[in-house]
Amino acid sequence: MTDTVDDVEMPYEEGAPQQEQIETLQEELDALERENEEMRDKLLDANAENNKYQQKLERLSHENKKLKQSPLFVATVQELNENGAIIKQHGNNQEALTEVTPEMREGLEPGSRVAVNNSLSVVKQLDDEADVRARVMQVEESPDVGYEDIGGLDDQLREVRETVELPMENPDIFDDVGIRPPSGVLLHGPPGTGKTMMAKAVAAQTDATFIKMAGSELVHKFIGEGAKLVRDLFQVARDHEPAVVFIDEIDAIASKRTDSKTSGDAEVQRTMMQLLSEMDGFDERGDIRIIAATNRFDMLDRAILRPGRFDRLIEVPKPNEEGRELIFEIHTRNMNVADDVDFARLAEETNELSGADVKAICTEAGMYAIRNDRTQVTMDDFRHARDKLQRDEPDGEVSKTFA
Ligand SMILES: Nc1ncnc2c1ncn2[C@@H]1O[C@H](COP(=O)(O)OP(=O)(O)OP(=O)(O)O)[C@@H](O)[C@H]1O
Repeated sequence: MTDTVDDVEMPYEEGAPQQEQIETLQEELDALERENEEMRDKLLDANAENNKYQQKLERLSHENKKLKQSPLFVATVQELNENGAIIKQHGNNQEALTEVTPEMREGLEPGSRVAVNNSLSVVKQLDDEADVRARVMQVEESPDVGYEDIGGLDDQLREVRETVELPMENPDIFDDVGIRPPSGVLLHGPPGTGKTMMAKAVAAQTDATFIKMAGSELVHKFIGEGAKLVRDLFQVARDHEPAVVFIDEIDAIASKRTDSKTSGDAEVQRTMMQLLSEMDGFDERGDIRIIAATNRFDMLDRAILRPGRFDRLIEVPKPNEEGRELIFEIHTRNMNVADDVDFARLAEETNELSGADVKAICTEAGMYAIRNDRTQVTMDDFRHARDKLQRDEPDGEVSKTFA
């Protein structure tokens, strides 16, 4: 394609004087250089543009691949033989023989939990079921919290006791009157206000096992796992009767239905359905009471608030001034507090703070005393602690960091 020098047509007339030839050639050369410069700029621009599109393409292909990836199901290996592995899917209990790669096979044994794809090929090995359960469930025989440890929630406590404690301690009274005790209690209110404490205290009072599960932990990536954990939760409760089942952050599995149809949402729905069906079988459940908690009451799906489910709603607000004073007193019971400490004043000066914030202030005040080589905690220490916590969390949500 490139022209050889011989092919190039000269821009001057044959026989023109040499000086004229040189000048014409020079002009031509300048023009070509300018053109070359322009072309190079254009090329650079085009390259940059190309790069941009290339990156966009990569991003989109990645997204596309992610979207196309089918959801994974959870299964348990039943048997390993020369043909592969026999697995049983959770949820539908279907058994299947599937091939496994030699590398994958190494870590597998009967009982291993695995994630399989749509065509039932083993994609990865999962943590042990017991490990998942331990992570998700906290089981405490008679927790060490009493009603006297809770400040400023008298009305709420009365209601919790009436709905949870009374049916456990005196079930006949409900038979005599001819009413069913409320099945589930839902505590709702801002974080760090004592919802978990109340559930623990009522379990302790009734000598029941406290079984806590966090809704957010139930929302797993694997199909069937959330629902199975809910079933397990109620099985553990049956094994430990009497028991108080406490489901924290219930909004994670019981939010209003969204319009999106992603597999994640469908899995959350399945988990919630399992919870509802466990709750609907409440009559046969004996001595198990259910308490749930949420900071996002507005988000809840109304289905869980139908009669026979969480039909007792108890609002647990931030404490008022009197409540804060009581909470200061509770959390300083074992502290060496100087005479100048005035809890009523501190309560006045800690508007809008939660019980968990008040507790954090007490601990931090103790740290001030230690840093200053003192064993007694003074009013100044408390004020310093309050200022520090409010500085660190200017929106007032101190509890997240310090509780
Ligand atoms: N009313 C209260 N009386 C005494 N202590 C409280 C009170 N509220 C909160 N606390 C202190 O704060 C800590 C955290 O409270 P708790 O876990 O019960 O809050 P919660 O409402 O369940 O919060 P979250 O919604 O964040 O789970 C408690 O262990 C306790 O020390």
